[in-house]
Amino acid sequence: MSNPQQPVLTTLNIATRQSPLALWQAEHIRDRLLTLYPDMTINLLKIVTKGDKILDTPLAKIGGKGLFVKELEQALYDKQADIAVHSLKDVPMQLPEGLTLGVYCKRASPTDAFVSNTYNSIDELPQGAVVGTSSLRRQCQIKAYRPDLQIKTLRGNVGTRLGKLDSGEYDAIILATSGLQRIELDERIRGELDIAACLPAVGQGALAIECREGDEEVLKLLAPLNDDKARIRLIAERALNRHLEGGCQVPIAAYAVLQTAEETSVNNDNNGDNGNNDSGNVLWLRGRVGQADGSELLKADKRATLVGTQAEQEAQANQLGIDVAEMLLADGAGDILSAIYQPE
Ligand SMILES: NCc1[nH]cc(CCC(=O)O)c1CC(=O)O
Repeated sequence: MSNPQQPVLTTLNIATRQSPLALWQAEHIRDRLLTLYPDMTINLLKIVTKGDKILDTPLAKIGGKGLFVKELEQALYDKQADIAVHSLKDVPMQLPEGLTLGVYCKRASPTDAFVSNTYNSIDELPQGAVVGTSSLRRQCQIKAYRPDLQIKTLRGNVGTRLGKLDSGEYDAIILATSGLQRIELDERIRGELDIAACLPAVGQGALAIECREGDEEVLKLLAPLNDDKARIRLIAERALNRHLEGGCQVPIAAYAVLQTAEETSVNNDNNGDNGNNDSGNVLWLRGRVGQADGSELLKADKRATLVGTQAEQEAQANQLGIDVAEMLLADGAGDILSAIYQPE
């Protein structure tokens, strides 16, 4: 309940991780808010998360969801912070009680980037070359495409990973295009993986802002940063992942685009948002689940024509995510995923 006697918000505290990418993201949101509200005081509360501390273990093995967000969420509960800025990709599908994603920002590039000091693309890699990634999603799709390649674990923040490439431990590494672009390391990108060859992670390339549910003052303040079209696409992808009971460290890929009716007949791979407000009414969602060794890669996709208000279209997007997840489950995704969750 907002109390008319209360002063309007003059200070906002943003919880963020401390990696250069996380700081860029938090500063980006701070700067956008300052453009809208020049008189506001906005502080960054820098927090170290469990995922930042455990650097020697593949994430899928550490277990537990929300490794990169839990401590930030605690700061929201404690009211040390009013909002937390996240890469949506790192945000668990089920939010803890009392917290909400108040904003889905307009999406940057969703693709994965091929980074190497020697080769220009996966196709150029010699037989048996070593590729660095700890993402099971990247691993299963790369192995399905090129079974001869060796996948070697690669953890740490983006700078650490590039350092390991430069020290010669890998022939190439795979990173999110958007992450490299944000911290101005895009000159390291030798090429972007084709979306159809390596379908992105749920939410890849999008920033999201988490805040307390019912914190109307903060929600109102944030509203201009929200992108309705991105929101519809991201809700579909997250619903797919949620229905598969996946987190962000699983071999699940999902990518949704809004198309015009004409585009649906030619099946083209655009950047996902045709930018036209009236006609992008068909939501196309693709999903994949794979075995880490690439021996099996399940694929499913479906389109839905969205109608009605934004809230109604979001509900339809959510249902599309569930439908595509059901298609994957019918093909055996449940067995693949439960094997991943089994401790060794
Ligand atoms: N897993 C860590 C992480 N979380 C978000 C990004 C990149 C930015 C994004 O996807 O929005 C990255 C790095 C990467 O995957 O290369």
